Amino acid sequence: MTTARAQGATIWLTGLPSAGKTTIARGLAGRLRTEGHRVEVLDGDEIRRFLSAGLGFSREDRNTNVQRIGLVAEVLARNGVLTVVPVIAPYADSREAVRKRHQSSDTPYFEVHVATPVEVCSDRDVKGLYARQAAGQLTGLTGVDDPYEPPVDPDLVLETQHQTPQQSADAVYAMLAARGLV
Ligand SMILES: Nc1ncnc2c1ncn2[C@@H]1O[C@H](COP(=O)(O)OS(=O)(=O)O)[C@@H](OP(=O)(O)O)[C@H]1O
Ligand SMILES: Nc1ncnc2c1ncn2[C@@H]1O[C@H](COP(=O)(O)OP(=O)(O)O)[C@@H](O)[C@H]1O
Repeated sequence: MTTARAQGATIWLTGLPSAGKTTIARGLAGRLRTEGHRVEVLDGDEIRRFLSAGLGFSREDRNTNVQRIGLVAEVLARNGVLTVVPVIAPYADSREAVRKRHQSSDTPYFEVHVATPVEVCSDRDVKGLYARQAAGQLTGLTGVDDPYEPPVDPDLVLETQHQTPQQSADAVYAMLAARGLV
C-alpha cells in the first residue's frame, strides 16, 4: 500500500543583507508549522558554521555555498518538506543552477526577491555590516562594494520598506496557496 506524501517545495529568499530574508523566513515557517506542514529553514549563518565552514565571500565561495544549500533544499523539498532558504545568493547563474536542479526532479521551486533598497538595508543594518564597511573594516559587502545581480524573473518581489514583516510573510504564503501547496 502506498501512502500519500505531502508536496514539498523550495522557497528561496534572495536579497541584500538586512533586506528581511531571515525575518520573513521565520514568520512564514511559523505559520506553516502551525498549520501542520513539514518545514525546514536553511539558515545562511548556521550553514556557514557547519556545511559551508571555511568558505568566505569570494564569488567562487559564494557559488559553492549556494550550490550546497541548493542540493540540501532540493533533497528536502523532493521528500515533502517546505524548505525556506533565506540566503543572499547574489549571482544569477548560481541561482539558475539551483532552479535547474529542482526542475530536473520536478520539484517546485520559488525564487522570492526580497527587494529592499540598499539605503533601507543600510539604515536597518541588523548585524552592523554596513557600518563596518563604511568604516573601512570590511570589504566585499554585497550590494555596496560587491555584486548583487537582481533576479530578472522572480516568482515574487517583496518591497519590505512598504510592508510589515507579517505582510511580507503573508505574501509568500499567498503565492504558495495560489499554487496549491498549502
Ligand atoms: N561581505 C559580506 N557580504 C555579504 N554578507 C556577509 C558578508 N560578510 C558577512 N556576511 C554575513 O553572511 C551572511 C551571508 O551569507 P549567505 O550564505 O547568505 O551569503 S551568500 O549567498 O553565500 O553570498 C549575511 O547574512 P544576512 O545579513 O542574513 O544576509 C551576512 O550577515
Ligand atoms: N516587511 C518586512 N519584512 C522583513 N523584515 C522587515 C520588514 N520590515 C522591517 N523589517 C525589519 O528588517 C530587519 C531585517 O533583518 P533580517 O531579517 O535579519 O534580514 P536579512 O536576513 O535579509 O539579513 C528586521 O529587523 C525586521 O524587523
